Amino acid sequence: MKLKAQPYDIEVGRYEIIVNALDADELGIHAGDRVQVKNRDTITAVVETTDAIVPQGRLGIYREAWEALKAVPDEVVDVLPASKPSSVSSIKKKMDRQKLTNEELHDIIADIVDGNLTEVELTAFVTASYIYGMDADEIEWMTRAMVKTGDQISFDTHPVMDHHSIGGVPGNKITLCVVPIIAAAGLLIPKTSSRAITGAGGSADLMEILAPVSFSAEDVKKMTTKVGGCIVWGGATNIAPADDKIISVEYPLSIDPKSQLIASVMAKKYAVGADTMVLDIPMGNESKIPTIQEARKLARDFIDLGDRLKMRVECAITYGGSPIGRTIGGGLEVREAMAMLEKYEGPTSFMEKTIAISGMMLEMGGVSAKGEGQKMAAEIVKSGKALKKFKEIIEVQGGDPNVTSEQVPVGDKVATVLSPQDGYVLEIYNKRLVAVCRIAGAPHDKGAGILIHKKKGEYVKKGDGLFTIYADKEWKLDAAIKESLRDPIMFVEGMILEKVQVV
Ligand SMILES: O=P(O)(O)OC[C@H]1O[C@H](OP(=O)(O)O)[C@H](O)[C@@H]1O
Ligand SMILES: Nc1ccnc(=O)[nH]1
Repeated sequence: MKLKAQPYDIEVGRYEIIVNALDADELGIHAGDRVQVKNRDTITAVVETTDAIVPQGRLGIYREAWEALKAVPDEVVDVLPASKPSSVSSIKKKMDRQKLTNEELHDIIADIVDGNLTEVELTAFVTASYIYGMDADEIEWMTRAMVKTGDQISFDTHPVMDHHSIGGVPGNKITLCVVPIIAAAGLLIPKTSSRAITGAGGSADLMEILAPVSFSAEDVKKMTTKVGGCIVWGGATNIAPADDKIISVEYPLSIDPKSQLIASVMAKKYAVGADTMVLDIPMGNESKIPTIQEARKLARDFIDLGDRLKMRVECAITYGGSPIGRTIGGGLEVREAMAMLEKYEGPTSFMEKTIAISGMMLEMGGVSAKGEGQKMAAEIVKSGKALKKFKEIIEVQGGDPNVTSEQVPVGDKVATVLSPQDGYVLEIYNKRLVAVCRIAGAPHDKGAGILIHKKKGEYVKKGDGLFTIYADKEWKLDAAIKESLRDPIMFVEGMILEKVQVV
């Protein structure tokens, strides 16, 4: 069918066109189908249909497709129905609970990277993986495909260290301290992080408050060679580029299927040439891994995949039942992390975890004797070497190395929620805490988050502050307060959670 081209200068992340419903009927196509669009070039594009926006006889063409066709307004193009990519059948195969082959997984990942799948198809893949899982072969193939479809770097010096958390525990800002500790010990650590997935701020979101985090793979290599380490956003590097696209559909659903989680982490590590890593598995109620049995199983899965990729992996199963430290979200977390490097002080949960994981890495990296790693890590912080290294990392990434923890901005709209009675804090609900932070603006608004005044087991008096919500915008603060009152974040002994009464 011949239609007149009309540009829609909107970026949609894939080749996409919009066609009037009457023309779509005649072509026998529906929204989500594919068509071939031909002028001097030919592309395959995803179809959107409309009753009104595009009149009959015309073809709306979004930015990416417009640029690929080098089209001019009103030129006549040929539109023909086309079949869906074969990876859509492979996704259906996973929905039918079947094992995928190496080639099928490679094609799915390549189509994700090239923008050949619609959001519905990508979501179906992630959801099917969430429900039915993948075996060790599938996870290895998917990891390798994620590596192959992006850039890779390697270093001349070894070991190349890495650390990663599977996430799922609020306030887990330890990366900001672990990386400088390891680099200050003379080891290489090219750290790529993702942004928040199920939480209120991923390490990439936090580091971005201090310095840019979007770099090419080559930049990651240069910066690491120069100062020993960096903390960058994996999504910008073209390192495992499928990862961020997969995360884009996981984030709204707040899910992180185990197969994708393992591949997401390991592909990023493998692609930067890391050969020695410690994986943090926060375990506990309301975290990604609720039981010790599941945590051990996941640890084995990571170690096995490490073996297949010839990487040395050790796992730390950590307590994820309550937030790490007292801050959740953006600037608040950065302040807590920097204060630890500046003064070697902070909440025990945060200090101990940072030092323990750093200690494991120093021992694995061969710069500390067995059993001495933690002492060495603490020494590196106390002596100011970790802070100095962190400033070098901030500087090499283009941030201001002179910034201090107190200068890091936090939201100026604040509200403190008070305890309704005397008693001990018996529970902090991680998911509600994250939900309130997100409503307050995190991770987008860097000043948004929560400062916890009383943690699990601490005694409060009626009227004492339980936690303070920070926001950059008044209306977001109001919404966050409402949410925190509707569905309490903390449970103080003797509190009534809900009254169910006959009226
Ligand atoms: O949002 P949730 O799912 O909690 O976790 C995601 C976070 O966990 C990992 O942390 P790190 O980079 O190892 O510090 C990721 O990179 C990301 O920053
Ligand atoms: N799915 C993921 C969880 C944690 N970190 C990641 O990079 N990816």
